[in-house]
Order: sequence, then structure tokens, then C-alpha cells
Amino acid sequence: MIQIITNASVLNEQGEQVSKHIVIEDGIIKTLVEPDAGWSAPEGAEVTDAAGKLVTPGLIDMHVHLREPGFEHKETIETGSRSAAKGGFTTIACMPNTKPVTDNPETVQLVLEKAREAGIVKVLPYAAITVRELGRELTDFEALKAAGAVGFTDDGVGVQNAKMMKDAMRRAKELNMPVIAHCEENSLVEGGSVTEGKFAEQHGLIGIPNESEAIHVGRDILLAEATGVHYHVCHVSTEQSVRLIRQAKEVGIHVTAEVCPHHLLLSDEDIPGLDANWKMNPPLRSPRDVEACIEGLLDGTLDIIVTDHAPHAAEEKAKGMEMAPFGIVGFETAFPLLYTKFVATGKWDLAMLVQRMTSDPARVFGLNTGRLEEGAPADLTMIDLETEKAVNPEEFASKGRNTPFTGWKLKGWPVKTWMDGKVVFEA
Ligand SMILES: NC(=O)N[C@@H](CC(=O)O)C(=O)O
Ligand SMILES: [Zn+2]
Ligand SMILES: [Zn+2]
Repeated sequence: MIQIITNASVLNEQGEQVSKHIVIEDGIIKTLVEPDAGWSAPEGAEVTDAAGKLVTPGLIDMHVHLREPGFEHKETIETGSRSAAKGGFTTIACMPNTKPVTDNPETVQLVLEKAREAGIVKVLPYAAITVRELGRELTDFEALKAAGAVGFTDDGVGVQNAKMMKDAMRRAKELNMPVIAHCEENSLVEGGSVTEGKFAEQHGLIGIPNESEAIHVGRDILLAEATGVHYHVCHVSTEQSVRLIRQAKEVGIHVTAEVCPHHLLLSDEDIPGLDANWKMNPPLRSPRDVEACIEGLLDGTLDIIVTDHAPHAAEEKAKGMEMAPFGIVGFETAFPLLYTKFVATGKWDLAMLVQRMTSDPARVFGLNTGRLEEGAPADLTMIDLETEKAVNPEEFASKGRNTPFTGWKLKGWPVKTWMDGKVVFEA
């Protein structure tokens, strides 16, 4: 079947917006045609007029929680996939902190099977580093890779033991697989629900210090140097972590890193009160940390943007700042937030934002997508850069409503998403 997206505004190699017709055949981008070349759509083609809209490669999110199996009241692979497609994502990598933990080949296969059944976005499962993410015993990396896992991580908790992490990196290196780390030193965070700092002091809460994250980043960088593994740092939130990653890259250690929209947009000074929709791990840090993360993203120290989409039920989030689980949803607000606050304000290039959500994750993880060119899979997102709309969690496709961005007036809403040429979302 032939599909054509006409008059799409696409970013060229110089990062300028140029108008193209995108011709798709059997799920692959066949050609990009100049609109003024006296060209007309072949008969029977399915045409989408994209005049006035940006079309980008489908967005890629390498850090998400789909909650299935085990926590289907928070999200399922289907609802999470739908939420992703609505946010413009076509490829997502899901974390293994499910029930059971994705520490066995059967669960990897189950996730892949459910994702295929849903048929909405490409779901790449991560597998756990340690059995049940308990940090005691390594999982069977070889079997997990054979089942389809794309990397190893104990996201949700840090691997506390350095020897365990080093052994994991050695094995991952042998299999040419990345190790993805949630960096958190437990002995420094006990009882904390927000960052150490002003907000914690004002409300008498135990604070989570910056070094609880950066100590693991520093340790793991040294272990990555020793083992030669591809080491990827999850949800960087502190100035210290950015500094350590920058230095590691300078000396040629294979380290990459991700940052979330909320850590680029919010500090602990923005938290309005004891509302657990502002509680996530790592916590919102100081304005100085936010600045360091932005700088890190701009100079490439932080390679990619991820959402860490972490849906929780309303009853769970209603337990208050200290008792509620960590995490906020992310798919359906990520692009509009970053576009509105950084691109529309003239601070960032549109091309940089799009790269950090498409071609950069594809490069870092070796994925065959994330590019809008002949021969690439037709994973595409059409975005309305003009219409302003307030964030309304009631409209989310996700089961999760846990966002701190309710009511924010944003532009840059995805309006249509294609995965392998199939329309998977349309506003
Ligand atoms: N980020 C979060 O606040 N929560 C995540 C776990 C994690 O990403 O560490 C979750 O699973 O809910
Ligand atoms: Zn984490
Ligand atoms: Zn996570």
C-alpha cells in the first residue's frame, strides 16, 4: 500500500524546516519529494495533508514503565502503548520492575507478545541485572538476550554492591549489551521523599542528597572503564552527575546518559505543597542542578531525553508525600513541554530537541529507526506547533493521571503517529 504525507514540514540536515511530500510504501519511507516538482499522488494512495505541521521521525523513549505483568491497575502494555503513541512515540524501552520482575526469559517473551498483540508502538524490553532486583545474584544474561532483552538494568533501585555491578558489566560486555543504571546509594537516602534542600527543610521532610546519585555514577564510570562495557546512566538529575559524565566522556569511557523533561523544567522550589504528583525518583533538585542538566543536554554530555513514564493509581498517589510511591507519567506531555518552554521561547533549536528524542537514542542504542529518510521504517509523528492547549490529565490515554503539569498551557501537540506506516494515533 502507498501512503503519502503531503506538504510536511521536515527538518533537513542543516536543521531547517523544509516542505516535502513523504511517500511510504509497505511501511517504509520510499522517497521524499519536492512539493513543487509538478508531482501528483499516485492513484489509490492514502493521503494525509500535513500542511503547516511538523513531521519528525517517531519519537523514541528509552526509559518507561508499562507495569505489566503485575501492576495492571497502574498501566498495561496496551494502555501504555496507546499513551506513548498519543505522545508521538513509536519506540519505547520498558523497565523490568514488574511483578514478576523481568528477570527470566518467559517474562521478556510475555512483554514482547503483549506488545505485538497491542500493535501500537515498538516495545523493547529491558531485563533485570539481578534476580528480583534484589542485588544478590545476577540473572542469566545470555538467556535474557536470546529472549529479546535489549539491555540490563535494575531500574527502581540501584545495584548496591560494586562487585555485583562489575560482574554484571563484564558479562554484558561479553554479550555486547549495555548496562543501564538507576544510580542511588541506599545508605544515603533512607526515608527521603524529596531532595535535600529548601523544600525538605520547610516541610520537615528527610532529604535525598545529590551525592546519593553521583556516588553511583562515579563508581560505575570507573567500573565501565575497567570492563569496557557500554554504560548508560538513568534519569540524571544532579550537577555532580553531569560533571562526572562529562569528564568520563572526555577520557573516552563508553558512557551515555539520559535526562527527563521534569528535571529540565522543575526544581524543588516549584513544588507547591505536599502533593505527591511532585514526587519522583530522582527527586526535583535545586535550580542550580536544573541549569547543569540543561547545559549537559546542550553540550551532549546528556545524550538523550527520556520520560521515565511511571504511572501510579490515584489512591496510591493520595497517600501523601512521604508514603506515596515515586514517579510521574510522561508520554503525553514530554514533547509539548520541551517545545513550549525551550524551543518556542528561542532557547533551543527545534532540531536539537528532535534529535535528542529520535536520532540520538537510535544511535546510542543501535536502533533501526529514528530517521526520516529513504529506506527507513515509516515511524513518523505529525506535530501541531501552533495550537495551544492546557494539560488535562483526564484526557490521558494512560491509566496514570499523576503529573505535576496539570493546567500548563502548551503548544507542540502530536496530532498523528505512524508505526511502520500504520496509523497508531490520530487526534
Ligand atoms: N522514577 C520513579 O519515580 N519511579 C519509577 C522507578 C524509577 O524509575 O526509578 C517507578 O517504577 O515508579
Ligand atoms: Zn530509576
Ligand atoms: Zn524508571
